[in-house]
Amino acid sequence: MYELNIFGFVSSVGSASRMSSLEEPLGFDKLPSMNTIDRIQRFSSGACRPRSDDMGMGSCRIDGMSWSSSNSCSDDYDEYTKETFPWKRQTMDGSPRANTCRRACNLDNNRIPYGNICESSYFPDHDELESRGSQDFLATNKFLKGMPKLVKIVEVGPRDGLQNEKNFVPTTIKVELIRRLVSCGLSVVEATSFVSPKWVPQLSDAKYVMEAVGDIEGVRLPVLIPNMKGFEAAIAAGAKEIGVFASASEAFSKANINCSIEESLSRCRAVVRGAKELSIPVRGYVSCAIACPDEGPTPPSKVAYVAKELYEMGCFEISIADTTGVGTPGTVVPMLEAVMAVVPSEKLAVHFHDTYGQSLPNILISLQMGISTIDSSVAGLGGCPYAKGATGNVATEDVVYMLDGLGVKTNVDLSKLIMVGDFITKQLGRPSGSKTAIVLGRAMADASKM
Ligand SMILES: CC(C)(COP(=O)([O-])OP(=O)([O-])OC[C@H]1O[C@@H](n2cnc3c(N)ncnc32)[C@H](O)[C@@H]1OP(=O)([O-])[O-])[C@@H](O)C(=O)NCCC(=O)NCCSC(=O)C[C@@](C)(O)CC(=O)[O-]
Repeated sequence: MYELNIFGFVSSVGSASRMSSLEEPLGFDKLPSMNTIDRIQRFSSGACRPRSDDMGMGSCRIDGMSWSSSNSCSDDYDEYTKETFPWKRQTMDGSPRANTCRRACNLDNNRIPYGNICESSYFPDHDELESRGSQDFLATNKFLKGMPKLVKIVEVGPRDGLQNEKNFVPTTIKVELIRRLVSCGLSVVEATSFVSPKWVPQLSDAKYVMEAVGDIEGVRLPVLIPNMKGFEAAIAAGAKEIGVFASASEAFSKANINCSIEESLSRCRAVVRGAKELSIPVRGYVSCAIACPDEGPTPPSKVAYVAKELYEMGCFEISIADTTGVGTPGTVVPMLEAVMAVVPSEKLAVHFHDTYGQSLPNILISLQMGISTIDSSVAGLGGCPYAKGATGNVATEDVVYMLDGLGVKTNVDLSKLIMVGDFITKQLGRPSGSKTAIVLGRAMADASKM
């Protein structure tokens, strides 16, 4: 069955009601009876990566039954994994953590807890993944060849995540959120924006936020600005890096910043000139890279044009944003191909909103195309006040979980990140938008009671 979606495009409906048959192979029916170790082992991406002693991709034993993240136990599948994941047959890894996992996976009815499950040792460790040959895996696997080994995550929660919140979030909470995000190992945290307080009242305390985070070292805290007025205010408040934004859609440009695309590009040019004089790095965003709420699909050539303009005026990195979150790999690939023809992939970032749950496949395909910078927001917070119906950004926890599972480095501590998501969602009085945080957060809470 199909109906017109919020952006006027045709989409299928009704699949949610047919979920139960899809849930079964994943074993969600067993979840309430599983203990914490089972759940952590079952749902942490590192634990379910292929292991040398696995019989199939990510096999684990639970309640005397084996299960597989592949949803298949067939011989055909085993043959496939042998060919596709040759390193899974390597010599058994004897590291203490691997042994812990194996024991926890094979305990059957005789389980005991191993230490504090809230320790990050229960989450994938990149050194361990590397020692298992995951880097070789990325380099040689026919589907993953060309994937970056290290991904930079640009956390946009304090800015994009909060800008659409109706109730004012106290400045102290915003500052605490930034501090906690930094403590997770994130190297870039977009802190706030210096825009008109009439347009985005939530971030009207930008000056105070920046003053309060001025002592944080070893991390980049860029701020978003739309014009010279914002630039001057940001510099006065101590900003050391900025972001400018333009849209690939005329209608969205008008709605978001009250000017045409060309006018916005000339405002960006003025800001970049001012920033160069102060040696301030400038990032550029291109909004509505897939579609506009009013205009519908955006031609890839238009996205490429705006990206090229931002790059040529001196932006060190261009973040390509699916503002409405309607993209799928089917639309993202041609759009990125057009952009990559004019801006080198190493200068690009992708910024997906998760309106249709397509962010992770879109990120995966972007990585496969050679992009290694991903924007995301803790707990999947976010949305643009001027893109009605669009939901939050892809959740940082889900991105880190996927990358951990692939053996791609992020240097982000997933367990700490889940706790930060818990902190901010409690402040906002809403559940997390991250599936990873919901599952692992619940397991961590259970474990802390043990
Ligand atoms: C661009 C404007 C200012 C034009 O707004 P305007 O009303 O056309 O501009 P104006 O020059 O007439 O100014 C109106 C008032 O705002 C003041 N003003 C003017 N500029 C500033 C400033 N920088 N900081 C503080 N105040 C400012 C200015 O002084 C004046 O105050 P008044 O005299 O009426 O008291 C406005 O449209 C605006 O602030 N828009 C920002 C909207 C916004 O923040 N949207 C969300 C961010 S973009 C986004 O989310 C997309 C992205 C990046 O995340 C990627 C994606 O997902 O697509």
